[in-house]
Amino acid sequence: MNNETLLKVSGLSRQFGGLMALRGLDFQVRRGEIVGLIGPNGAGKTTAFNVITGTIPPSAGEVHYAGQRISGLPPSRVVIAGLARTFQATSTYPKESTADNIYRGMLPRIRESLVGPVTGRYHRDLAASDVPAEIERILKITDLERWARHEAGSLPYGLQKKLGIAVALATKPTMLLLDEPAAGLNHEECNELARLLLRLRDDHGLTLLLVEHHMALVMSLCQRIVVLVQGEKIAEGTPDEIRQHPAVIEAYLGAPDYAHA
Ligand SMILES: Nc1ncnc2c1ncn2[C@@H]1O[C@H](COP(=O)(O)OP(=O)(O)OP(=O)(O)O)[C@@H](O)[C@H]1O
Repeated sequence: MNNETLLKVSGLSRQFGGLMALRGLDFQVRRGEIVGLIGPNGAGKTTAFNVITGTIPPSAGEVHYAGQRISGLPPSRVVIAGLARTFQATSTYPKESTADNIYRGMLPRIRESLVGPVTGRYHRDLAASDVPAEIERILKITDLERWARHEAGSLPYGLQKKLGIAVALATKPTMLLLDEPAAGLNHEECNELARLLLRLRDDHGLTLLLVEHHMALVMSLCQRIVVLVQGEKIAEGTPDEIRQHPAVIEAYLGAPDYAHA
């Protein structure tokens, strides 16, 4: 990890009618960090992801990525800037194979792709002849090689979630936003996920921002944690600082998975 700020979220707010889902959120993620974004249900975590990735516009505030202002850009441009995300629910094409789903994630990178006009907007770093090797590379990173030809919808749930990560990786991001990657996973799948995320950071240089309710995972993986309650940041710090933070303890009082983390 170095000290370069990769993601800078400044005064980010989002209103839905009368509800302030995010209120002036400020935080930064440095290159090479794994940062957790936690908070009780309805705290605004997914809204924060949606605004950062351009799925919905902010009501106020800005997001900068690698020095570039990305707030206001559509999701396709945010991905090109290097920021990819995964979704809470599995979001792959169930009738297509694992490899074809990965290929879809890769499409905007392919030079002289027949899909859409060549506008020069994309970083077309892949020649069509290099696509099979790139799919193999992603399958290998995510340990999905033996599932390459299986229909995505036929994979066990844990592998479908992993495929969601593989599709995001196919865009060649420098940062990955993961929305509840451990939800629905059993103990062994969860350990495997933790190993994958550490490999992504250590061997592939990725920076990770993680929304997750699985506190043991968050506490063991993240260098820093940002805590949201009702749209507002109530604390930020190392796992040890967060565990002992009075406002966090109060917000989570009675939440059994936090108490046992
Ligand atoms: N499109 C929307 N329209 C209206 N209200 C919304 C919309 N999206 C989110 N909200 C509201 O904003 C608040 C924050 O929701 P959000 O999904 O961001 O929370 P969260 O922290 O991700 O919760 P969870 O942990 O349950 O996923 C909630 O009160 C939610 O009902």
